[in-house]
Amino acid sequence: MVFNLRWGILATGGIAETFVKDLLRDPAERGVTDVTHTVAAVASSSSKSSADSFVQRLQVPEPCATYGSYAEAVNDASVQAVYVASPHSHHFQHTMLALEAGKHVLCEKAFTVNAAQAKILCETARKKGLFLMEAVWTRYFPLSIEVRRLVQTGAIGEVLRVISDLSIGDEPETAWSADHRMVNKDLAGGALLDLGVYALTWVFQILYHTLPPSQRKAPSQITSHMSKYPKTGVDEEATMIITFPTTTPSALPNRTSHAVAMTAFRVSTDPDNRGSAGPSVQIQGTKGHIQIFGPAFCPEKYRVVPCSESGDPATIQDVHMPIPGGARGMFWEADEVARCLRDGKLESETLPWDESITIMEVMDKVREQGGLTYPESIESTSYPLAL
Ligand SMILES: NC(=O)C1=CN([C@@H]2O[C@H](COP(=O)(O)OP(=O)(O)OC[C@H]3O[C@@H](n4cnc5c(N)ncnc54)[C@H](OP(=O)(O)O)[C@@H]3O)[C@@H](O)[C@H]2O)C=CC1
Ligand SMILES: O=C1OC[C@@H](O)[C@H](O)[C@H]1O
Repeated sequence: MVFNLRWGILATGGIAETFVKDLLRDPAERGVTDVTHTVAAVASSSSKSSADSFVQRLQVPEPCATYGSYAEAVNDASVQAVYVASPHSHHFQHTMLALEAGKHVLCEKAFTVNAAQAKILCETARKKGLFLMEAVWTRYFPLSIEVRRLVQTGAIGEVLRVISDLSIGDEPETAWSADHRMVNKDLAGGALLDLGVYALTWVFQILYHTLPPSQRKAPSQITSHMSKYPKTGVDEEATMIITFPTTTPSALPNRTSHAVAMTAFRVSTDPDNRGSAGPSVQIQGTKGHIQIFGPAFCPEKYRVVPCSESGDPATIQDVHMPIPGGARGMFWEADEVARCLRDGKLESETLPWDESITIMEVMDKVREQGGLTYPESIESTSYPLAL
Protein backbone atom coordinates (compact mmCIF):
# COMPACT_ATOMS: atom_id res chain seq x y z
CA MET A 1 0.00 0.00 0.00
CA VAL A 2 1.42 3.39 -1.01
CA PHE A 3 1.23 6.13 1.63
CA ASN A 4 0.44 9.61 0.31
CA LEU A 5 1.30 12.65 2.42
CA ARG A 6 -0.68 15.89 1.98
CA TRP A 7 1.52 18.94 2.58
CA GLY A 8 0.75 22.52 3.52
CA ILE A 9 3.54 24.94 2.58
CA LEU A 10 4.16 27.98 4.79
CA ALA A 11 5.97 30.69 2.77
CA THR A 12 6.57 31.28 -0.91
CA GLY A 13 10.28 32.19 -0.79
CA GLY A 14 13.32 30.57 -2.34
CA ILE A 15 13.49 27.29 -0.45
CA ALA A 16 9.72 26.76 -0.43
CA GLU A 17 9.91 26.81 -4.23
CA THR A 18 12.84 24.39 -4.35
CA PHE A 19 11.18 22.02 -1.89
CA VAL A 20 7.86 21.98 -3.75
CA LYS A 21 9.61 21.34 -7.07
CA ASP A 22 11.22 18.26 -5.50
CA LEU A 23 7.90 17.17 -3.95
CA LEU A 24 6.24 17.27 -7.36
CA ARG A 25 8.75 14.90 -8.95
CA ASP A 26 7.83 11.30 -9.59
CA PRO A 27 9.19 9.28 -6.62
CA ALA A 28 9.95 6.40 -9.02
CA GLU A 29 12.70 8.60 -10.50
CA ARG A 30 14.60 8.10 -7.22
CA GLY A 31 13.54 4.47 -6.84
CA VAL A 32 10.86 5.20 -4.21
CA THR A 33 7.63 3.21 -4.47
CA ASP A 34 6.20 3.22 -0.92
CA VAL A 35 5.38 6.93 -0.43
CA THR A 36 4.06 9.81 -2.55
CA HIS A 37 3.42 13.51 -1.92
CA THR A 38 0.63 15.95 -2.61
CA VAL A 39 0.81 19.73 -2.18
CA ALA A 40 -2.61 20.38 -0.63
CA ALA A 41 -2.16 24.04 0.34
CA VAL A 42 0.26 26.93 -0.06
CA ALA A 43 0.19 29.99 2.20
CA SER A 44 1.93 33.32 1.96
CA SER A 45 2.06 35.73 4.89
CA SER A 46 2.21 38.60 2.37
CA SER A 47 -0.87 37.97 0.23
CA LYS A 48 -3.09 35.30 -1.26
CA SER A 49 -1.96 36.41 -4.72
CA SER A 50 1.59 35.49 -3.80
CA ALA A 51 0.41 31.95 -3.00
CA ASP A 52 -1.64 31.90 -6.22
CA SER A 53 1.28 32.87 -8.39
CA PHE A 54 3.54 30.33 -6.61
CA VAL A 55 1.06 27.55 -7.39
CA GLN A 56 0.73 28.67 -11.02
CA ARG A 57 4.46 29.13 -11.53
CA LEU A 58 5.25 25.68 -10.17
CA GLN A 59 2.26 24.07 -11.91
CA VAL A 60 1.09 22.49 -8.67
CA PRO A 61 -1.70 20.02 -9.58
CA GLU A 62 -5.23 20.89 -8.50
CA PRO A 63 -6.78 20.82 -5.99
CA CYS A 64 -4.33 22.99 -4.04
CA ALA A 65 -5.77 25.65 -1.72
CA THR A 66 -4.04 29.02 -1.52
CA TYR A 67 -4.09 31.35 1.45
CA GLY A 68 -2.95 34.83 2.38
CA SER A 69 -2.15 33.82 5.97
CA TYR A 70 -0.39 30.90 7.63
CA ALA A 71 -3.20 30.49 10.17
CA GLU A 72 -5.65 29.59 7.40
CA ALA A 73 -3.33 26.92 5.98
CA VAL A 74 -2.65 25.18 9.30
CA ASN A 75 -6.41 25.00 9.86
CA ASP A 76 -7.09 23.42 6.47
CA ALA A 77 -8.44 19.94 7.21
CA SER A 78 -6.91 18.50 4.03
CA VAL A 79 -3.36 19.31 5.22
CA GLN A 80 -1.58 16.59 7.21
CA ALA A 81 1.92 18.01 7.54
CA VAL A 82 3.22 21.55 7.32
CA TYR A 83 6.57 22.62 5.87
CA VAL A 84 7.83 25.78 7.61
CA ALA A 85 10.02 27.74 5.18
CA SER A 86 10.17 31.17 6.82
CA PRO A 87 13.38 32.80 8.13
CA HIS A 88 15.07 31.41 11.29
CA SER A 89 13.60 34.18 13.43
CA HIS A 90 10.08 32.92 12.77
CA HIS A 91 10.51 29.13 12.99
CA PHE A 92 9.46 28.97 16.64
CA GLN A 93 6.28 30.99 16.14
CA HIS A 94 5.27 29.32 12.86
CA THR A 95 5.97 25.79 14.07
CA MET A 96 3.99 26.46 17.25
CA LEU A 97 1.15 27.77 15.10
CA ALA A 98 1.07 24.51 13.16
CA LEU A 99 1.45 22.25 16.21
CA GLU A 100 -1.29 24.11 18.07
CA ALA A 101 -3.55 23.50 15.06
CA GLY A 102 -2.79 19.76 15.31
CA LYS A 103 -0.48 19.53 12.29
CA HIS A 104 2.74 17.53 11.93
CA VAL A 105 5.72 19.74 11.06
CA LEU A 106 8.89 19.71 9.00
CA CYS A 107 10.68 22.96 9.94
CA GLU A 108 13.59 24.40 7.98
CA LYS A 109 17.05 24.72 9.51
CA ALA A 110 18.27 26.27 11.72
CA PHE A 111 15.52 24.67 13.82
CA THR A 112 15.02 27.76 16.00
CA VAL A 113 16.96 30.79 17.20
CA ASN A 114 18.05 29.04 20.41
CA ALA A 115 17.87 25.70 22.23
CA ALA A 116 15.18 26.87 24.66
CA GLN A 117 12.79 27.40 21.75
CA ALA A 118 13.69 24.01 20.25
CA LYS A 119 12.95 22.25 23.56
CA ILE A 120 9.50 23.83 23.75
CA LEU A 121 8.67 22.78 20.19
CA CYS A 122 9.68 19.17 20.89
CA GLU A 123 7.79 19.13 24.19
CA THR A 124 4.69 20.52 22.46
CA ALA A 125 4.91 17.89 19.70
CA ARG A 126 5.35 15.15 22.30
CA LYS A 127 2.34 16.30 24.35
CA LYS A 128 0.14 16.61 21.28
CA GLY A 129 1.32 13.34 19.71
CA LEU A 130 2.54 15.11 16.56
CA PHE A 131 5.53 14.48 14.32
CA LEU A 132 8.22 17.17 14.26
CA MET A 133 11.55 17.28 12.43
CA GLU A 134 14.20 19.87 11.60
CA ALA A 135 14.62 19.90 7.82
CA VAL A 136 18.29 19.00 7.64
CA TRP A 137 17.91 17.38 4.23
CA THR A 138 21.60 16.36 4.05
CA ARG A 139 21.03 13.61 6.61
CA TYR A 140 18.67 11.78 4.24
CA PHE A 141 20.98 11.75 1.24
CA PRO A 142 21.90 8.16 0.31
CA LEU A 143 25.52 9.39 0.49
CA SER A 144 25.11 10.40 4.15
CA ILE A 145 23.43 7.11 4.96
CA GLU A 146 26.28 5.20 3.31
CA VAL A 147 29.02 7.22 5.02
CA ARG A 148 27.37 6.70 8.43
CA ARG A 149 27.18 2.97 7.67
CA LEU A 150 30.86 2.86 6.75
CA VAL A 151 31.81 4.59 10.00
CA GLN A 152 29.54 2.32 12.04
CA THR A 153 30.97 -0.82 10.49
CA GLY A 154 34.52 0.28 11.29
CA ALA A 155 35.66 0.84 7.68
CA ILE A 156 38.11 3.54 8.82
CA GLY A 157 38.62 2.28 12.37
CA GLU A 158 37.92 4.47 15.35
CA VAL A 159 37.05 7.99 14.22
CA LEU A 160 39.00 10.48 16.30
CA ARG A 161 38.63 13.66 14.26
CA VAL A 162 36.22 15.38 11.89
CA ILE A 163 37.03 18.57 10.01
CA SER A 164 34.02 20.14 8.38
CA ASP A 165 33.56 23.39 6.48
CA LEU A 166 30.75 25.22 4.77
CA SER A 167 32.05 28.56 3.58
CA ILE A 168 30.64 30.28 0.53
CA GLY A 169 33.06 33.01 -0.58
CA ASP A 170 30.58 35.88 -0.84
CA GLU A 171 31.26 39.51 0.07
CA PRO A 172 28.25 40.35 2.22
CA GLU A 173 28.44 44.03 1.17
CA THR A 174 27.75 43.13 -2.45
CA ALA A 175 25.89 39.82 -2.07
CA TRP A 176 23.05 41.04 0.16
CA SER A 177 21.32 44.22 1.22
CA ALA A 178 21.38 44.85 4.97
CA ASP A 179 17.78 43.65 5.35
CA HIS A 180 18.36 40.31 3.56
CA ARG A 181 17.74 37.29 5.79
CA MET A 182 21.38 36.17 5.46
CA VAL A 183 22.67 39.23 7.33
CA ASN A 184 19.59 40.71 9.02
CA LYS A 185 19.74 40.43 12.82
CA ASP A 186 15.95 40.75 13.11
CA LEU A 187 15.64 37.58 10.99
CA ALA A 188 18.38 35.74 12.96
CA GLY A 189 20.78 35.98 10.05
CA GLY A 190 24.49 35.17 10.08
CA ALA A 191 26.77 32.39 8.92
CA LEU A 192 26.44 30.15 11.98
CA LEU A 193 22.69 29.57 11.95
CA ASP A 194 22.40 29.50 8.18
CA LEU A 195 25.52 27.57 7.11
CA GLY A 196 27.42 26.52 10.23
CA VAL A 197 24.54 24.19 11.04
CA TYR A 198 25.65 22.01 8.10
CA ALA A 199 29.28 21.91 9.24
CA LEU A 200 27.88 20.82 12.62
CA THR A 201 25.60 18.30 10.91
CA TRP A 202 28.63 16.38 9.64
CA VAL A 203 30.32 16.58 13.02
CA PHE A 204 27.22 15.26 14.75
CA GLN A 205 26.21 12.63 12.25
CA ILE A 206 29.67 11.09 12.58
CA LEU A 207 30.86 11.67 16.16
CA TYR A 208 27.44 11.54 17.87
CA HIS A 209 24.85 9.84 15.70
CA THR A 210 26.87 6.75 14.77
CA LEU A 211 26.88 5.72 18.44
CA PRO A 212 23.95 3.78 19.88
CA PRO A 213 21.40 6.28 21.29
CA SER A 214 22.19 5.43 24.92
CA GLN A 215 25.88 6.24 24.38
CA ARG A 216 25.47 9.58 22.62
CA LYS A 217 26.97 12.36 24.70
CA ALA A 218 26.86 16.11 24.21
CA PRO A 219 30.21 17.82 23.62
CA SER A 220 32.29 18.19 26.77
CA GLN A 221 34.09 21.29 25.49
CA ILE A 222 33.44 23.96 22.88
CA THR A 223 35.94 26.65 21.96
CA SER A 224 35.15 29.06 19.19
CA HIS A 225 36.05 32.20 17.32
CA MET A 226 33.54 34.49 15.65
CA SER A 227 33.90 37.57 13.43
CA LYS A 228 31.05 40.04 12.93
CA TYR A 229 29.76 41.70 9.81
CA PRO A 230 30.13 45.34 10.84
CA LYS A 231 27.13 46.55 8.88
CA THR A 232 24.53 44.49 10.76
CA GLY A 233 26.37 42.81 13.65
CA VAL A 234 25.61 39.19 12.67
CA ASP A 235 28.45 36.69 12.42
CA GLU A 236 30.23 36.45 9.10
CA GLU A 237 32.57 33.70 10.27
CA ALA A 238 32.61 31.11 13.03
CA THR A 239 35.26 28.50 13.74
CA MET A 240 34.55 25.88 16.39
CA ILE A 241 36.68 23.26 18.12
CA ILE A 242 34.41 20.67 19.67
CA THR A 243 35.38 17.83 21.99
CA PHE A 244 33.18 14.77 22.46
CA PRO A 245 33.68 12.66 25.58
CA THR A 246 34.18 9.37 23.78
CA THR A 247 34.12 7.81 20.35
CA THR A 248 33.10 4.19 19.84
CA PRO A 249 31.82 1.90 22.60
CA SER A 250 35.13 0.02 22.44
CA ALA A 251 37.20 3.16 22.90
CA LEU A 252 39.73 3.29 25.66
CA PRO A 253 38.55 5.08 28.81
CA ASN A 254 39.03 8.85 28.65
CA ARG A 255 39.63 8.86 24.92
CA THR A 256 37.97 11.81 23.26
CA SER A 257 37.17 12.69 19.68
CA HIS A 258 37.44 16.17 18.24
CA ALA A 259 35.98 18.25 15.51
CA VAL A 260 36.78 21.49 13.81
CA ALA A 261 33.64 22.98 12.26
CA MET A 262 33.92 26.12 10.18
CA THR A 263 31.70 28.52 8.33
CA ALA A 264 32.37 31.83 6.63
CA PHE A 265 30.92 34.24 4.12
CA ARG A 266 34.11 35.75 2.69
CA VAL A 267 36.27 32.68 2.04
CA SER A 268 35.10 29.61 0.22
CA THR A 269 35.45 25.89 0.87
CA ASP A 270 35.53 25.46 -2.90
CA PRO A 271 36.96 28.61 -4.50
CA ASP A 272 36.95 27.37 -8.12
CA ASN A 273 33.66 25.43 -7.84
CA ARG A 274 35.47 22.35 -9.12
CA GLY A 275 36.62 20.81 -5.89
CA SER A 276 40.28 21.67 -6.58
CA ALA A 277 40.74 22.91 -3.01
CA GLY A 278 39.88 19.47 -1.63
CA PRO A 279 37.09 17.98 0.41
CA SER A 280 34.55 19.91 2.45
CA VAL A 281 34.49 17.27 5.18
CA GLN A 282 37.27 14.99 6.39
CA ILE A 283 36.46 12.07 8.66
CA GLN A 284 39.68 10.75 10.15
CA GLY A 285 39.88 7.30 11.69
CA THR A 286 42.63 5.05 12.96
CA LYS A 287 42.44 2.93 9.80
CA GLY A 288 41.84 5.64 7.20
CA HIS A 289 39.90 8.67 6.14
CA ILE A 290 36.59 9.36 4.44
CA GLN A 291 36.52 12.60 2.48
CA ILE A 292 33.30 14.31 1.36
CA PHE A 293 33.33 16.42 -1.80
CA GLY A 294 30.87 19.12 -2.79
CA PRO A 295 29.01 21.58 -0.57
CA ALA A 296 28.49 20.10 2.90
CA PHE A 297 24.71 20.53 2.45
CA CYS A 298 24.47 18.41 -0.73
CA PRO A 299 27.64 16.42 -1.43
CA GLU A 300 27.64 14.02 -4.36
CA LYS A 301 30.98 12.25 -3.95
CA TYR A 302 32.96 10.60 -1.18
CA ARG A 303 36.41 9.08 -1.12
CA VAL A 304 37.74 6.37 1.17
CA VAL A 305 41.49 6.58 1.79
CA PRO A 306 42.57 3.58 3.85
CA CYS A 307 45.84 3.58 5.79
CA SER A 308 48.40 1.81 3.66
CA GLU A 309 52.07 1.23 4.30
CA SER A 310 52.78 0.87 0.59
CA GLY A 311 50.77 3.98 -0.30
CA ASP A 312 49.19 2.02 -3.15
CA PRO A 313 46.83 4.50 -4.92
CA ALA A 314 44.65 1.62 -6.17
CA THR A 315 43.17 1.28 -2.68
CA ILE A 316 41.67 4.77 -2.86
CA GLN A 317 37.99 4.51 -3.67
CA ASP A 318 35.95 7.37 -5.18
CA VAL A 319 32.19 6.91 -4.98
CA HIS A 320 29.89 9.23 -6.95
CA MET A 321 26.28 9.46 -5.79
CA PRO A 322 24.59 12.10 -7.97
CA ILE A 323 21.11 13.40 -7.16
CA PRO A 324 18.73 11.79 -9.69
CA GLY A 325 17.09 13.81 -12.43
CA GLY A 326 18.86 17.11 -11.74
CA ALA A 327 16.68 17.62 -8.65
CA ARG A 328 17.85 19.41 -5.50
CA GLY A 329 17.67 16.32 -3.27
CA MET A 330 15.09 17.59 -0.78
CA PHE A 331 12.67 14.78 -1.61
CA TRP A 332 14.57 12.29 0.54
CA GLU A 333 13.76 14.21 3.73
CA ALA A 334 10.13 14.52 2.57
CA ASP A 335 10.03 10.73 2.05
CA GLU A 336 11.32 10.32 5.61
CA VAL A 337 8.49 12.48 6.96
CA ALA A 338 5.93 10.44 5.03
CA ARG A 339 7.36 7.14 6.29
CA CYS A 340 7.46 8.37 9.89
CA LEU A 341 3.80 9.47 9.69
CA ARG A 342 2.83 6.19 8.04
CA ASP A 343 4.58 4.31 10.85
CA GLY A 344 3.12 6.46 13.64
CA LYS A 345 6.47 7.93 14.71
CA LEU A 346 6.75 11.36 16.34
CA GLU A 347 10.41 11.87 15.47
CA SER A 348 12.88 10.68 12.90
CA GLU A 349 15.57 8.27 14.09
CA THR A 350 17.95 9.93 11.63
CA LEU A 351 17.58 13.33 13.31
CA PRO A 352 15.95 12.84 16.69
CA TRP A 353 14.78 15.79 18.76
CA ASP A 354 17.56 15.44 21.31
CA GLU A 355 20.16 15.76 18.56
CA SER A 356 18.61 18.91 17.06
CA ILE A 357 18.45 20.37 20.58
CA THR A 358 22.08 19.43 21.32
CA ILE A 359 23.19 21.12 18.09
CA MET A 360 21.18 24.23 19.01
CA GLU A 361 22.95 24.18 22.40
CA VAL A 362 26.32 24.15 20.64
CA MET A 363 25.25 27.15 18.56
CA ASP A 364 23.99 28.92 21.71
CA LYS A 365 27.43 28.43 23.26
CA VAL A 366 29.25 29.65 20.16
CA ARG A 367 27.02 32.73 20.03
CA GLU A 368 27.67 33.34 23.73
CA GLN A 369 31.44 33.05 23.21
CA GLY A 370 31.24 35.36 20.19
CA GLY A 371 28.91 37.86 21.86
CA LEU A 372 26.13 37.45 19.29
CA THR A 373 22.65 38.08 20.62
CA TYR A 374 19.50 38.55 18.60
CA PRO A 375 16.63 40.89 19.50
CA GLU A 376 14.67 39.72 22.55
CA SER A 377 11.49 39.34 20.47
CA ILE A 378 13.02 36.56 18.36
CA GLU A 379 14.98 34.90 21.21
CA SER A 380 11.70 34.76 23.16
CA THR A 381 9.98 31.52 24.12
CA SER A 382 6.61 33.24 24.46
CA TYR A 383 3.87 32.13 22.12
CA PRO A 384 1.98 33.65 20.40
CA LEU A 385 4.02 36.74 19.63
CA ALA A 386 3.42 38.96 16.62
CA LEU A 387 6.93 39.51 15.21
N1 LIG B 1 17.48 23.41 3.01
C1 LIG B 1 18.07 24.28 2.22
O1 LIG B 1 18.81 23.97 1.32
C2 LIG B 1 17.83 25.72 2.43
C3 LIG B 1 17.18 26.12 3.55
N2 LIG B 1 16.92 27.43 3.74
C4 LIG B 1 16.21 27.81 4.96
O2 LIG B 1 14.88 28.13 4.59
C5 LIG B 1 14.41 29.25 5.32
C6 LIG B 1 13.97 30.33 4.35
O3 LIG B 1 15.03 30.67 3.50
P1 LIG B 1 14.78 31.25 2.02
O4 LIG B 1 13.67 30.54 1.38
O5 LIG B 1 16.08 31.29 1.36
O6 LIG B 1 14.33 32.73 2.38
P2 LIG B 1 13.46 33.71 1.48
O7 LIG B 1 13.75 35.07 2.01
O8 LIG B 1 13.66 33.44 0.05
O9 LIG B 1 11.97 33.31 1.82
C7 LIG B 1 11.47 33.39 3.13
C8 LIG B 1 9.96 33.51 3.06
O10 LIG B 1 9.48 33.50 4.38
C9 LIG B 1 8.26 34.21 4.44
N3 LIG B 1 8.30 35.09 5.59
C10 LIG B 1 7.46 35.03 6.63
N4 LIG B 1 7.71 35.99 7.52
C11 LIG B 1 8.75 36.70 7.03
C12 LIG B 1 9.46 37.84 7.49
N5 LIG B 1 9.16 38.45 8.64
N6 LIG B 1 10.46 38.30 6.73
C13 LIG B 1 10.79 37.70 5.58
N7 LIG B 1 10.14 36.61 5.09
C14 LIG B 1 9.13 36.13 5.81
C15 LIG B 1 8.11 34.97 3.12
O11 LIG B 1 7.16 34.26 2.35
P3 LIG B 1 5.63 34.73 2.33
O12 LIG B 1 5.64 36.21 2.10
O13 LIG B 1 5.07 33.99 1.19
O14 LIG B 1 5.01 34.36 3.63
C16 LIG B 1 9.46 34.82 2.47
O15 LIG B 1 9.38 34.76 1.08
C17 LIG B 1 15.54 29.61 6.26
O16 LIG B 1 15.33 28.93 7.46
C18 LIG B 1 16.78 29.05 5.60
O17 LIG B 1 17.81 28.74 6.49
C19 LIG B 1 17.25 28.35 2.80
C20 LIG B 1 17.90 28.00 1.66
C21 LIG B 1 18.29 26.64 1.41
O1 LIG C 1 20.43 25.92 3.74
C1 LIG C 1 21.10 26.51 2.94
O2 LIG C 1 21.77 25.82 2.00
C2 LIG C 1 22.16 26.43 0.81
C3 LIG C 1 22.67 27.84 1.05
O3 LIG C 1 22.93 28.44 -0.18
C4 LIG C 1 21.65 28.63 1.82
O4 LIG C 1 22.14 29.91 2.14
C5 LIG C 1 21.33 27.94 3.09
O5 LIG C 1 20.24 28.59 3.72
